[in-house]
This record gives sequence, structure tokens and C-alpha cells, in this order.
Amino acid sequence: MRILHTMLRVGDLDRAISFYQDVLGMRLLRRSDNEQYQYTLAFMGYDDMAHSTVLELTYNWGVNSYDLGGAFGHIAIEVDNVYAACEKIKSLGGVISREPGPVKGGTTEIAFVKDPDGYAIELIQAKED
Ligand SMILES: C[C@@H](O)C(=O)SC[C@H](NC(=O)CC[C@H](N)C(=O)O)C(=O)NCC(=O)O
Ligand code: NI
Repeated sequence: MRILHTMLRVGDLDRAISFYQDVLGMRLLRRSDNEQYQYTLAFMGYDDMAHSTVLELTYNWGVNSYDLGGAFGHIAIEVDNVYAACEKIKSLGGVISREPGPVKGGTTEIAFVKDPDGYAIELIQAKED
């Protein structure tokens, strides 16, 4: 077994696709409309779905915002250099919600980014070999 995807409901699909593509460097892997149940899916990721866990962005037609509640935590993405990643994300208009630095009580270098719908994305700096 393996984790296939995490599904996020988004209020504006093109806005979300642009963020994950242009700011976080993912590729749009598949997009599909469901006319009967009036929703569209967009699968985003860094490798094809057969080999990597991806994001499933779900747009319910006409639903432009959600109450994210307090339970959802974050999705984590590994980066080579969290400081450089944050500078690039800021230059592309992304919102850094937690500046890069060691995790509280630890040494792993992390940062947090908010996506356009307000979901938290954690950037974790890869450990040097
Ligand atoms: C492709 C696969 O990964 C899916 O997740 S599709 C499953 C399907 N999704 C939706 O209906 C999304 C729209 C829905 N209104 C929502 O916001 O979740 C699903 O959940 N189907 C339910 C079923 O019983 O088949
Ligand atoms: Ni799904």
C-alpha cells in the first residue's frame, strides 16, 4: 500500500493551480470535470502519480470559500534550502506565515507558507548527507 494523495477543497481552482505550479514548482498532472456531480479535480505533484504522492485539488462548482476549521495541520514539502525557498516564494507573491529557522526545540530548518485558500504548507530543509 502507499499514500496516493491528499485532497484539498479549494475556492478557485485556477488560483490554486497557479500557486502550486508557479510558487511551489509542482506540475498539473491531471484535470477532470465531473458534470453529474458538478466538481473538478486537479492533481498536482512533483512526479507522476504512479511514483509519488500528490495533491488532489477539488473545486465544487460555485463554492468559493470554506471554513477550514482548526483541525487540519499542514502538508510538508522537502526543499534543499528553506531560506532560499522562502525568498523565492516571497518574490513570487507567496505568503510566508512562519519565517525560516530551526524548529522550536530542535535543529531541523523549517518554514510555513499559506496557500491561496489558507492551507498551511510546511517547508522542511533536506538533511545534508
Ligand atoms: C478521484 C478520487 O481521488 C476522488 O477523490 S473522487 C471521489 C469523489 N469526490 C467528490 O465527490 C468531490 C466533490 C465532493 N462534493 C466533495 O467536496 O468531496 C467522492 O468523494 N465521491 C463520493 C462517493 O461516494 O463516490
Ligand atoms: Ni481522492
